[in-house]
Amino acid sequence: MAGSKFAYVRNFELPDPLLPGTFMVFRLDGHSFHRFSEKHNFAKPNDLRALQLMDHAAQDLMEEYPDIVLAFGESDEFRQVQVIVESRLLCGASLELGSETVTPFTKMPEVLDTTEHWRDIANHPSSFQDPTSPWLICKDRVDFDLPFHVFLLLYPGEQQVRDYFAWRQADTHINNLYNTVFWALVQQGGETTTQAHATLRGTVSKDKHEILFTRFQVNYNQIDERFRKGSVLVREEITDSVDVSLPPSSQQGGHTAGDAMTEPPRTKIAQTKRGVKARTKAIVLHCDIIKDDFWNARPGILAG
Ligand SMILES: Nc1nc2c(ncn2[C@@H]2O[C@H](COP(=O)(O)OP(=O)(O)OP(=O)(O)O)[C@@H](O)[C@H]2O)c(=O)[nH]1
Ligand SMILES: [Mg+2]
Repeated sequence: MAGSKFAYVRNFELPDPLLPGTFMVFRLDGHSFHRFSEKHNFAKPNDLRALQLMDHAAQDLMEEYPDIVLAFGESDEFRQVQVIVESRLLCGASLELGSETVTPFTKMPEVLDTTEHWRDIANHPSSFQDPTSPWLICKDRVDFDLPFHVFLLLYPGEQQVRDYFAWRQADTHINNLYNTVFWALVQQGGETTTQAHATLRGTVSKDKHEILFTRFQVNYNQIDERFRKGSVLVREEITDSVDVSLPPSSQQGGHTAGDAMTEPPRTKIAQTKRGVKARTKAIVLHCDIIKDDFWNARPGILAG
């Protein structure tokens, strides 16, 4: 076979390595999410439960993949950075990695059904009132039918990564401001969607703030930061004063069902030189990542 006249086609199997020392960004974006949100009657412009669900899935993902150092989510998308210290991955392998990464998102119903996150959200009274609620559907394990686009991007330096996330957060702000005014015009102002688009045509940010304030008594700057800034996930170390000289069963055993609610099952545990138990946990923030403060407070976040 090797010497056959067909063997030349193997020359097309070129290696396509991911560059070592680069930042790998996974971009996950719900496919045709507008249909999904219509079908399941999502609150407009922002469905809090949907956003919480995305945060939980991203958190689970960060617990599972320690290489992910930062994630940013808004609407139907999440972007996550992994630092590639050394890479021998070929294109096929990286794509495979991409689909592995998307798994927790595509398996949201199971994620919710099997962890305390489901209970958190299900405890929200409105979860059970609406028979078309996606969370109710999740719980019954009806086909969730929510595919994601997965993109893989490589950035050579920290500045590009910072700019990339700044771009996403600026976009979150622009979209959310537009959507907030748009749905206020429709839901409270009685305009049709066509009229609302026409009202907003040619307006700048200041005009939109003004419409919200004068017509609907809404101060945009007081709207939940989650909606204005998106979700930022970072890893944070939590240190307990548990003595590591205790046998493992004494340290981790004895948890009650109640403990499981407060301690995520996949939290990374490491022993420090100080003899205390150090854990890292992915936490969700709704803060500015465009200005320097976020980065100054976390020096080395992109160092892996
Ligand atoms: N009502 C409501 N809709 C949402 C919410 N989050 C996302 N969406 C919808 O999801 C869409 C996400 O934008 P896109 O990713 O550009 O649209 P898409 O339909 O997923 O299209 P593709 O990504 O190109 O497949 C928004 O335009 C909204 O229609 C939400 O919290 N509430
Ligand atoms: Mg989408």
